[in-house]
Amino acid sequence: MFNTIGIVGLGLIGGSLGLAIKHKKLSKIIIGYDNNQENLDDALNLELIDIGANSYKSFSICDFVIVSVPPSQTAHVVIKLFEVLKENTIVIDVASIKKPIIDSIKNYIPKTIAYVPTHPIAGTENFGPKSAFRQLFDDKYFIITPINNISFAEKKVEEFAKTINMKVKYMDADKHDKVFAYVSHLPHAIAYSLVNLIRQKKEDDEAYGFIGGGFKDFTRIAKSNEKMWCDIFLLNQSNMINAIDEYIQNLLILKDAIKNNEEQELIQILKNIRLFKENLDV
Ligand SMILES: NC(=O)C1=CN([C@@H]2O[C@H](COP(=O)(O)OP(=O)(O)OC[C@H]3O[C@@H](n4cnc5c(N)ncnc54)[C@H](O)[C@@H]3O)[C@@H](O)[C@H]2O)C=CC1
Ligand SMILES: O=C(O)C(=O)Cc1ccc(O)cc1
Repeated sequence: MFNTIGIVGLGLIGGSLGLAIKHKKLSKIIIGYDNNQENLDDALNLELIDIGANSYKSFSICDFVIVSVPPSQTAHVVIKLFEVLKENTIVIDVASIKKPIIDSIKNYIPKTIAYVPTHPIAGTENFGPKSAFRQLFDDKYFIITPINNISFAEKKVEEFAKTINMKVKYMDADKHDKVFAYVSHLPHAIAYSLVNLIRQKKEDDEAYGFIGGGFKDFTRIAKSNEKMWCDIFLLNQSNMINAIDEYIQNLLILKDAIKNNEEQELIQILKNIRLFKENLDV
């Protein structure tokens, strides 16, 4: 599908893409770069990529480049790549937040290069090259938030995603950021804050360490990379504030029903939620 694929940022997503690309033989060669030398060495040793680069110049031979660095670094890296890439190269980023990154990039896109913003809805709480695995993307959604029309480059990216077993959806970037504030960013904020509450409790009383499966299920994502989540929360600031406010309102409804001993109301609220969750395919 491509002659030379480049990957900048060789952690969970970049590294897993490297493995998936190799498995599907989507490129003759994969060049990788990471500004953390240990991560670059790990990526080479784990064979996530074929060749390690020591500057962006090495990417000038690529026809497809993936930027998989933390969200706050993404626009900077994409713009740097624009300076060295050859004509007709397609660049994608995979950051979890889209609109602010697109806004930082859109005025720098050369006429001869295609930039396609994307978000694979596939991940785990782990990070770094050692956490990469080839099956990460299987049967997961791959969202494309095109800058303008869906043209040749978007179609090529769609084909790429489908080849690594992903289900492609197109979405407006603003809409993406709003929706993901609720379904991904808020759950991470809630998991972090709940674990923090238990941390505070446990400081005074060891009994708060005897924790069951519900807490474990609910808080796995509180082990996620703080740098990445700090970037996402701040870049999606206004949507996050709305989502947190609405969540607090929902929690207060439960609090009031509990406080006022409203047994029937409480059962009805919980039942409605259970029925919705049972029909929700996740
Ligand atoms: N972790 C997840 O579950 C998902 C993450 N994403 C997005 O994928 C991107 C990468 O995330 P992960 O792979 O999870 O992070 P990660 O922390 O596992 O990997 C990021 C890599 O980028 C490198 N890096 C940082 N700044 C760099 C720079 N300026 N130049 C070159 N390399 C640089 C780091 O050294 C690290 O190896 C993020 O934008 C994130 O929003 C998207 C979907 C899921
Ligand atoms: O670990 C999990 O369950 C996740 O939710 C991973 C995840 C993190 C960030 C994304 O943008 C997409 C997926």
